[in-house]
Amino acid sequence: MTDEAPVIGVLALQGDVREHLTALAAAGAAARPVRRPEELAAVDGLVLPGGESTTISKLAVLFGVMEPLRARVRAGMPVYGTCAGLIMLAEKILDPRAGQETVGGIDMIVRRNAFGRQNESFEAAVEVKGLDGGPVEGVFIRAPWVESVGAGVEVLAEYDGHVVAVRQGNALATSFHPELTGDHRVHALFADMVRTSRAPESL
Ligand SMILES: NC(=O)CC[C@H](N)C(=O)O
Repeated sequence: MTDEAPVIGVLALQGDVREHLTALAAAGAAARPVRRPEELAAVDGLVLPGGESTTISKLAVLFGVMEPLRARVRAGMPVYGTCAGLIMLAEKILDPRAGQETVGGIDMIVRRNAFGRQNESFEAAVEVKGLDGGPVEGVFIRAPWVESVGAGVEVLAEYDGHVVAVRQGNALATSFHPELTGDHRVHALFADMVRTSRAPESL
């Protein structure tokens, strides 16, 4: 049944997991934390939260979910990364920490902590392509930006001349944190991506 709530996991190794679970539930998804490969296998889509991308990367390897996660993303599972999660979806990090790995999935190069010390945390109105109802309140916290994208990547938003939201196929990523604002439109967009990707099997 296509009207059943999509099951969307939040990678719960480190970061702002609870806020994403709340935002996903508000957007009509059945949301649950994911730490282990068995839990990953049971979801239709996954959010990679904000936090510290090096820590998330190391814990993902330790918990044995890094490889299964790469395999599912390659196979087309819808995935949405915010901030550190955006970094996790990059094919390449310009300034990785030692031992930092990514899942990949979006053909982009990202710069960590890109907005610099003077501007570590700030909020700005961001117009996101495909979202009705005006700009979102972009909350940026030691945020990365997207330095460059490959031909298959759609740029959904820019701030101050820098790319801060992208989509490639079933992978969506934002430098900012919609889960902290009470505006659930980006999570609703992602929930729709998950519903759409499930549809053929459930017809
Ligand atoms: N709010 C965030 O997720 C910050 C990301 C963090 N600066 C990193 O490099 O992982």
